[in-house]
Amino acid sequence: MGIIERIKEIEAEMARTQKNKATEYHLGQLKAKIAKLRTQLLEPPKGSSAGGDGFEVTKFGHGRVALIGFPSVGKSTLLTMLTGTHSEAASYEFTTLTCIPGIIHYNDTKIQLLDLPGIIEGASEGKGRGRQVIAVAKSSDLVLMVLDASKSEGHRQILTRELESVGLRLNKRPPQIYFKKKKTGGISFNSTLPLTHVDEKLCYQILHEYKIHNAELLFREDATVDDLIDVIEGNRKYIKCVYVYNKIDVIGIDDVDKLARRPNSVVISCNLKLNLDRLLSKMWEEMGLVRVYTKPQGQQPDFSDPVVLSADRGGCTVEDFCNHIHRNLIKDVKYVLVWGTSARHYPQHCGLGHVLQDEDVVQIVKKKEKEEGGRGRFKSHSTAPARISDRQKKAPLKT
Ligand SMILES: Nc1nc2c(ncn2[C@@H]2O[C@H](COP(=O)(O)OP(=O)(O)OP(=O)(O)O)[C@@H](O)[C@H]2O)c(=O)[nH]1
Ligand SMILES: [K+]
Ligand SMILES: [Mg+2]
Repeated sequence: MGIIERIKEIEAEMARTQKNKATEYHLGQLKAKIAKLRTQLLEPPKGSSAGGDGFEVTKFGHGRVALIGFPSVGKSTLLTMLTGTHSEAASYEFTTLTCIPGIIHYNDTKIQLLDLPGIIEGASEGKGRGRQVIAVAKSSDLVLMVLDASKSEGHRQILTRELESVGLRLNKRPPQIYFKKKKTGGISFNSTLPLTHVDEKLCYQILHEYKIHNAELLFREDATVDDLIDVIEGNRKYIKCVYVYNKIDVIGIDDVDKLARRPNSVVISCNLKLNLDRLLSKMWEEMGLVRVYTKPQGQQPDFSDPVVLSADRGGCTVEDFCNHIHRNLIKDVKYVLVWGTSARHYPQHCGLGHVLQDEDVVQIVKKKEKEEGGRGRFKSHSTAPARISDRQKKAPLKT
């Protein structure tokens, strides 16, 4: 029997089993069995090269966003509108057969947007080009799940399930469970709060299913069996997702209103060019990019050329900023001066661990410069960069 058939069989058994206290352990075990099989399914078949069919697009820019959705929801139309790169759009399904990259220029950053073939139910098991599409989704910093506003809400659930079954977790943070395999000593089980979804016996059983007999397990939140399995599997990818309801030109205003109020959702119409600005600003918000401007001593910063940092990709500390400029810079840095929302006062002297925020201005003071600079340095530093005025003065200063 193939892996997919075995998953189906276990799913059928789970569906037959009544959920109650007595069956809880058994159901937990079945969930772990499915998770193990799904992980097996993700391993590339022997002899095949990963990617290699036009899907491997080189990463470019400060972040990557993938368009995921059913066929003909308007993904290609949207790519063309937002990036100017033409991607064939038509009324028939599966118009797009490969991955087509475009670039969005936004807030002086470049964001790579990827158009992809439509996916359907069963994609995660290899239907259509589902597996390749999902692999691209996994490599991105944000998923835009494009939905047809006039179609059933079920599509969103189907797609979420497809993505979840290959280890993607949308708009979730990793479970607060500390888990470490050990060589000896049995299982140590602890929690910092009362647990309502799992108990010690259930956790032992799940670990047993994974043939883990020595480990440290500490629950820092009231997690579920699924959370525990995610932590043990260790290969989950936590990605933000914005739900984009396209084609609102064909539905009534009341329905538009309902969709627009859903969490993490933006309603648009490519045909009428409606709300695309809102989509871009939402995308920007969710990506959490941090633009930092370098101010040479005695000069204004170049506000068109930021260093772009991200908490998810490499971090946002002064140290990350320095490493971004040059690998060897860090050893010469004495401290930095910071203007902007992360600073308590302008300019603030900050060390390497200081966390920068979007639109901060940074001046690096090098070790030898200080020796040469003497008294003069405060005078030149105190000239605040011109652009600080508007947005940053409005932003609340941290105390
Ligand atoms: N009414 C309406 N139609 C739209 C809108 N956006 C796109 N369409 C139409 O929807 C159809 C499908 O658009 P595509 O951009 O090819 O959709 P896709 O998601 O890329 O489709 P596949 O590549 O086949 O998965 C086309 O006929 C578009 O003209 C919109 O905002 N309103
Ligand atoms: K299409
Ligand atoms: Mg398309």
